[in-house]
Amino acid sequence: MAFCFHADKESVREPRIVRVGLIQNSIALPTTAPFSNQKKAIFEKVKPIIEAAGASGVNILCLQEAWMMPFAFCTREKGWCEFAEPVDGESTQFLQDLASRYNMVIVSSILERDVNHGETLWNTALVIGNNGNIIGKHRKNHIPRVGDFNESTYYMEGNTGHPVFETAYGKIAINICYGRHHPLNWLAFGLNGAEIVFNPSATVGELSEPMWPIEARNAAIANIYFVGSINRVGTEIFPNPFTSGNGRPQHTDFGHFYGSSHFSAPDASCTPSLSRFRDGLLISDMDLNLCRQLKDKWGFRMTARYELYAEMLARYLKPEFEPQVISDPLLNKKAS
Ligand SMILES: NC(=O)NCCC(=O)O
Repeated sequence: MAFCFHADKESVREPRIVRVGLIQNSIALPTTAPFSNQKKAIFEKVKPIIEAAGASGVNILCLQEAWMMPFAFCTREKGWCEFAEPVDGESTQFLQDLASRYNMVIVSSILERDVNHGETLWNTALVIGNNGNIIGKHRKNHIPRVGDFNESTYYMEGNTGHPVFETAYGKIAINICYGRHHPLNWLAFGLNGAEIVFNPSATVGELSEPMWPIEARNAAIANIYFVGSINRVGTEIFPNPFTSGNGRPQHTDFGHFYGSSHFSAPDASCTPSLSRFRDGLLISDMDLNLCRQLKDKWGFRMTARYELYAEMLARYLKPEFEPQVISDPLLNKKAS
């Protein structure tokens, strides 16, 4: 599927049209297969899709959250940690080759093993430049504690802040999955100057599908950037049953990952979504000039009153904080 977001013609600046791609995919082998075979099979599955993006002239491509493995964090089993890789590991090397071959920036969300810090694990998105170089990384800021998303068993909240990566094609940032429920996380990437924010995700229908089309569009409008939302597809079955702590029977799957990847623009428009069931590549052209045009039109940054919120948050963080509530003095008076 391919689309285009336009901006008005300007008299001083040339249009800044960037072609952006999103890939959603299911895993390739049962989760019972040897881990290295599973990873290799995912590489083989996504390679022709990445090549199709490259052949279509995509400038910036983003893959789904933890694309190189099944989303096994529901299980709480530590064996799945073996999928983790250093930032320059085999998934990165695989993508570096494709990035330089197609002159394409690739955003790769992996389970990271940080060997320099005691083998700690992180949920990390890497930005690979169009020359195949690693530009930098961002670690997931908000770790879910909801449903079967037992990710906090595996890794902690990220320590990389809200970096924006200046690439050959524009300024990009990554708000990893559950971070999309946190408006301040979106805001911080905007304050650092992002023009496109990717939201690589792994989420299931029963939990989040009604929220999915709304949150990214709100973020794009409020923060005046483009958003690329990606969710994996399919149902992943794990070898051992686990429970959700809600009294329901034990089960061996997370539920259905509903795909539905799409783009949202700061002018409130959006593309249709990819399938709920099938792998897909979504491509859109976007004129990044639209961001400044909408900033000029709406003045959101000028009218934001950040100082009010900075002061409110500073007070809220203190243990002695008391909510600012003014009660009706007649509330507790008895009727005479
Ligand atoms: N991967 C992830 O953070 N999922 C959490 C569930 C959600 O945010 O929908």
